[in-house]
Formats: sequence, structure tokens, C-alpha cells
Amino acid sequence: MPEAILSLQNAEIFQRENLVLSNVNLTINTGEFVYLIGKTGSGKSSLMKTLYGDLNLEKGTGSIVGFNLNTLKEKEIPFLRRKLGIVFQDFKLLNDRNVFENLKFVLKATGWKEPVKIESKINEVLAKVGMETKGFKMAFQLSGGEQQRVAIARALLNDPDLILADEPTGNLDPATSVGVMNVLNEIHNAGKTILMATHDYALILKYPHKTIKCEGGELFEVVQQKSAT
Ligand SMILES: Nc1ncnc2c1ncn2[C@@H]1O[C@H](COP(=O)(O)OP(=O)(O)OP(=O)(O)O)[C@@H](O)[C@H]1O
Repeated sequence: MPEAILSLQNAEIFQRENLVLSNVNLTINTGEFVYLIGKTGSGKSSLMKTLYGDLNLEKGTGSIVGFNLNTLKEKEIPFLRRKLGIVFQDFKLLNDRNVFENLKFVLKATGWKEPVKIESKINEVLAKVGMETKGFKMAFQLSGGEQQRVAIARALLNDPDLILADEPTGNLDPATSVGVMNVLNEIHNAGKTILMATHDYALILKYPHKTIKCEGGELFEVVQQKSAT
């Protein structure tokens, strides 16, 4: 029996008083890789924000990584986010420090204390994204693709149950996007569940996964056409 890691039922997604998506029914099971596609302004980021507690779920029911989105309290949000790995389009690294210090900052903020364990965890996640030799580089010295790899490494630090990636290749050229996508696929193949918002159809064709579309204020599952043999 597949286990739901994320479930929204009859949900409505709002930005302030504006209804962005209605009748949202979405279930993601442990181990799935799911794309969320749709035009600019169709509501992908608003849905993501609702999932990581940046927007309240005001209508319908929702749960994610064991948290009830209907009853989520402000003080629970940091704990929810520790079980989620969040990756943004614009990387959001701290430019005043190097890669290692960027990752150490997150571990310290989430309660890690022992220097040996901190160092070994940072080396482990950097190796997963192919950045093990770049720990000493300042964030601003990295290319966009390298910054996104570090941002993915950062998302893996607390061994999250689910990765939410909002347009992770949106600022990257096509070749670099493929590199970042390879990293996400490897992480998925190693067992992680991933929900990725994108409007990069070339990537979806190259790496087919279950695809949900935001359109006209609702969500639809896109039925994949199997190529004729
Ligand atoms: N902070 C905000 N306050 C009010 N309305 C907002 C806010 N952010 C987004 N919206 C509106 O909500 C709707 C959905 O926007 P959203 O950012 O979720 O779309 P998107 O599909 O992620 O677009 P993009 O691909 O450009 O990121 C749009 O009409 C947008 O104008």
C-alpha cells in the first residue's frame, strides 16, 4: 500500500484575499517524483508556499510529512521545514561566506553541535551534488549551476522526507539545467520524494515523471502519451 507523504483535499489556495487555485486534490506517495507545471501566474509558487507553511491553508484539508496544514501553528513551521528540503529558483545562498559556511550555518541553526559530525555531514551532501571540492569557494564565486547544486546540498542536510523544488532550473541555461536535473534524479533514485515546479518542457520530456498541471485555477494530472513502437 503506497504511503501518502503529501495530501490536499478540496483545498483552496489564496494569495491574500485572491483565490489562486480551487478544488485542489493532490496526493504524493513516498518515493514519487512529481512535476508541477503551468504558465507564469498559474499558481505553482502559491501552492508550494502553502505546502511549506508560508501561506495558510484556509479551505479544504491538507497534510504534509506528518504535519496537519489546517492546524499548523507559527511555532511549528521551523520543524515542518526541517522535514522538507526546499530549493528555490534564485538559490538563496549567503554571499558573504563560503560554501562550507553556508551549510554549517543551517546545521547550527537546526541544533547540530559536534564539529566532526557537522564536517562529515557537509562532505556527504556536497559529494551527493558533485561539489565536494568546492567547499572553500565563496558563494558569489560559483556559477549558477554550482550555486543550485549547493542549494540542493543544503536542502539535503537534515535528511528531509520530501524535497520541494520551485523552478530549480529557472535561472539556468539548458545544459546547466540538465546537470542540475541529473542531480535531482540521482537523489530521487536514492529514495527521496520530490515535487518540482517547472515550466521547462524540454526537461520533462527528457526526464518523464508524473506531471500535474495548474491551469484555469485548478490542478489536473497530465496523461503522458506513450510513444508508438
Ligand atoms: N505576494 C502576493 N500577493 C498577492 N498576490 C500574489 C502574490 N504572489 C503572487 N500573487 C498572485 O497569485 C497568482 C499566482 O502566482 P504564483 O506566483 O503562484 O504563480 P506561478 O505559477 O508560480 O508563476 P511563476 O511561474 O511566474 O512563478 C498570480 O495571479 C499572482 O499575481
